[in-house]
Amino acid sequence: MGATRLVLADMCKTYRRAFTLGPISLTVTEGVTCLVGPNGAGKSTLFRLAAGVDRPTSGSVRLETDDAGQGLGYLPQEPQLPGSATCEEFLHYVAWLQRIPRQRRSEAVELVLDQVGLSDRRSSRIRELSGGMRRRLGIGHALVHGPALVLLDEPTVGLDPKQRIGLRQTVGQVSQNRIVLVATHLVEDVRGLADRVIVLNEGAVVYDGDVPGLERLAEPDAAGDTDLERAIAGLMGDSE
Ligand SMILES: Nc1ncnc2c1ncn2[C@@H]1O[C@H](COP(=O)(O)OP(=O)(O)OP(=O)(O)O)[C@@H](O)[C@H]1O
Repeated sequence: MGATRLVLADMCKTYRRAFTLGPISLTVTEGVTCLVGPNGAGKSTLFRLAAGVDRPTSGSVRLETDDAGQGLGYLPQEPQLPGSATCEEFLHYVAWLQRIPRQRRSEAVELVLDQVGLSDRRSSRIRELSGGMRRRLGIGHALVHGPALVLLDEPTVGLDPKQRIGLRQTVGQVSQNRIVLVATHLVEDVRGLADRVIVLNEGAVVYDGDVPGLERLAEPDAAGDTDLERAIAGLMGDSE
């Protein structure tokens, strides 16, 4: 897979003058970028724009990739998975939905089962899986067609600490050679996952950089358990 970039150029999205996201100009490259911000900051709006299901009011959003037809993968916050299907059956069905030719479907399913660490659970019914495995299968669902851009909405919510660690490892592995955008409220996800962090507050980008750079913004005597938490809370201003 070649170099992929998501390019936002002077992009604005306004909802009936009540809320404006932007203007934002930035380029997201391969790896994991975490999108952090309080409720209403504009994370879902940015996801919709990145996915192309919504259009900016002004400026542009472009996915540039060398690979034709790679498209998009999306893990919603509450993925609906058919409990009585096995992992393998479900992924085969997704591969069919994604119009992967019949002769390539088994190979695509094998690859994804391996990527999300479910090869040995291929014959398990989905309702028998743990919450963490189900979430990994949800990521698998987003990956079957080999998308250049993957959007994960709160992927670790509701998981126990061990499951969260497993899921972060999976996300890290699948982010090679593609852009993974993760919307999250969880500071631990940012530390464990992010190559890059974009903090949004009231529709504006208030930080864009790496985790150590964000930690350095922490006010030593501010409330919070870690520098990362103090830094993010500090960027939220009075809105929290
Ligand atoms: N279709 C819409 N029409 C009008 N306003 C909208 C629409 N979608 C979102 N908004 C408003 O835009 C703002 C940003 O919403 P958005 O859902 O992007 O925030 P968020 O950061 O994803 O929040 P959360 O963490 O709660 O999901 C909110 O004030 C919301 O009410």
